[in-house]
Amino acid sequence: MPLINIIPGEKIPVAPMNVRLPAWRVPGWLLVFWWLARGLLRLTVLAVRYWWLTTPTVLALWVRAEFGGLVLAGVVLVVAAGCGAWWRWHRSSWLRFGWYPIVARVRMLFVYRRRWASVMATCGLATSFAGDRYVPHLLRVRCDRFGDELTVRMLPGQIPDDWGQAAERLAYAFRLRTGQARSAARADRVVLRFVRRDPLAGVVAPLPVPEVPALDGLALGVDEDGHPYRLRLTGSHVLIAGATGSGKGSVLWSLIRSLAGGIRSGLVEVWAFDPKGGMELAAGVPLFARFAYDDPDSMAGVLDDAVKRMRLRAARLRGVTRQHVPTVKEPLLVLVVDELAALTAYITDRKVRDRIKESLGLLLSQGRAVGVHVVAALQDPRKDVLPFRDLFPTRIGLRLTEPEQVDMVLGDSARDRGALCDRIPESSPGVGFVVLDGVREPVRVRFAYLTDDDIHHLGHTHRRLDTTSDSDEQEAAREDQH
Ligand SMILES: Nc1ncnc2c1ncn2[C@@H]1O[C@H](COP(=O)(O)OP(=O)(O)OP(=O)(O)O)[C@@H](O)[C@H]1O
Repeated sequence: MPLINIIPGEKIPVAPMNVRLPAWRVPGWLLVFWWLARGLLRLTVLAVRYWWLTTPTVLALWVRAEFGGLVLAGVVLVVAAGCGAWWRWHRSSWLRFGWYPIVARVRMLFVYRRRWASVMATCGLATSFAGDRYVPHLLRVRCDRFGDELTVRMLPGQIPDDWGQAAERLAYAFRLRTGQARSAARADRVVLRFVRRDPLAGVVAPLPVPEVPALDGLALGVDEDGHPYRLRLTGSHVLIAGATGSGKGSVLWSLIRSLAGGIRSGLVEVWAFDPKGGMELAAGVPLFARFAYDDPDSMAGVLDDAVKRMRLRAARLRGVTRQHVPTVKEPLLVLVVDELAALTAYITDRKVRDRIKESLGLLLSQGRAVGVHVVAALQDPRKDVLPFRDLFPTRIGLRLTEPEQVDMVLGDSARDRGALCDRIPESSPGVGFVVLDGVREPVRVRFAYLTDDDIHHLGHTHRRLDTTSDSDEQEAAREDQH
């Protein structure tokens, strides 16, 4: 018998009442039976969930067992021929109802489900509560030619912006490059879009010129679904920002082209300002009613004229209508400015600069309802131009050099909502994000590209027909001056 007993640990105080629990002895066969039953249930659930995989497998095994391998090969051939015939006969329905649903299921299983929990944890979208881990639930995957769309049930406390911030990280985690998040119809869900192949990789040829410009939807390029992208000019001004070589010219020219039918018929007047010496816009001179490019003073004068016309028109329309409808006598006036900062920031003469700023402010704040619109390109989104930003209901961000510039130009949180202008590669000029006032999600677009020849040709075919007789308004403005 030992002399001293050393017992590690703390002494358990003696309780006033001691209860002895009965010890259950579970027999081994019951445990095995329990495990087997549980495993079987899980297998059944999996077999039902992945019916699209298990049903053909079971059928194939049954055909082989009943009729032999040759019959099975024949059945496979018939099914393959049926799919081939469907593809040839009606490709779009085959892709929509046959091919992409299969691709979506395979990708859901082998790409997304396989890594879901770990990716959620590493991207900071999983959480733990009271010792348990919670992961957002992947509900559905849809595939199309260019990407995958995932519908996810968020965890309580998450909002679509959280997913927007993580979207790019998620895309890379699933071995893709671009990701965007947008809100879904139901408040507890978010839709993620990952791009597998850039639908906007190819150059977009100039779009057809309509006889009468559709001011509610000018076709300027294509969106990610391959549909023509239509921009509403009625009631709006357009700001286009992009680094040098990002394709600002292609947006301006696509817009002028979409208006060309109206320019020829006299429904639209374009006044062009090219403060960088006329390099960008000079090729389209026959299309413009006014073209100012040389000294700041003359540009300020043309802007003053625009303000005068706007005021006369406003006085005439006051109490008659709330939205101007363009006519040949009173055409839509579109002021196209190639470099806004050159008008508002770089001019050294302070008086002229202030005059220009004042006119621009008036045109931007009062022009929309009376059919006077400003379309301005901007290379350098600096503070000097910022006061004007909010007066542009339509903002287009092409490639920008720094992430901070995105929100500076497009508005707060635009980058979190998916406008990754700083990630647009230099090899994709003309690609940009369109942000509209009151619309949450930016739209990614590639604008049509007009070569110099296209512009010359446009100037030739759609030049202003009657350049000698001025509109009634011009005459009135002149009388007003005298
Ligand atoms: N929509 C487009 N599609 C394809 N290529 C384009 C497109 N837009 C522009 N490019 C190409 O990119 C080049 C630069 O375009 P552009 O001069 O319009 O850019 P920018 O933003 O106006 O530059 P800068 O500020 O220097 O004038 C063009 O010469 C053309 O080759």
